[in-house]
Amino acid sequence: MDTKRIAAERAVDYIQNGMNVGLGTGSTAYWAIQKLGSKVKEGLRIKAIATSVQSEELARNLGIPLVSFSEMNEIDITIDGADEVDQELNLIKGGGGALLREKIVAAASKQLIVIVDESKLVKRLGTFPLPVEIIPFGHEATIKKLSDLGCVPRLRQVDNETYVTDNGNYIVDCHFGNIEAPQDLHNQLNLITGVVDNGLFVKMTRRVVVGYQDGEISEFEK
Ligand SMILES: O=C[C@H](O)[C@H](O)[C@H](O)COP(=O)(O)O
Repeated sequence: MDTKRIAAERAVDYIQNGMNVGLGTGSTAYWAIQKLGSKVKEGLRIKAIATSVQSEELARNLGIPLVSFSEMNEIDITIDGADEVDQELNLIKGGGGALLREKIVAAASKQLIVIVDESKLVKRLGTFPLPVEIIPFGHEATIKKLSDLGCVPRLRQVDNETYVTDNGNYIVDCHFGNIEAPQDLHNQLNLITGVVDNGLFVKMTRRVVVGYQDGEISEFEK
């Protein structure tokens, strides 16, 4: 059973004619963008804004009309994946490195709908290392400040190269273990000079759509 796909396709049912839609990033958001592409071909009229270069290219190839922030007032619904979802619908995001654009788009949206398979549901956030986007200049000093907050930080590498985000920054994956107070940690991280933003999405999610192995789908709302 493609648990990511069933959750993604269910979430697309919330998209209506005339909406401005935020397109998430990752292997789950991929299915939502595919489904939106089919619906656009069938006549659905939407305008979309993407959270990564990767999602933008996918949407363009599928014929989904893309706009920039200057061309729209507000985003009606953003559909995006997550790496962890807790019982308050707080999230860890950024496993694919897109957290900053994802947070900008989510913050500009009336509703954030998160799509996950059941493996992403957790009691408490923090088993998944928290991605933190930092400025390359002086990154060694910024990483030291991150470790002072009690985590084990790792500068993200891909194919033996330092990973660079769509915004030209680095990602540090911070292993905190249990995150007891997501809002406090979020605030502490973003106070560090050199940190651009972090993958904690606190009180931003309206609805989570979960796909299960047995083909069931459940939805949680805030
Ligand atoms: O940076 C990537 C995003 O936050 C993704 O939405 C997140 O990592 C989940 O990705 P996936 O749906 O591939 O598990």
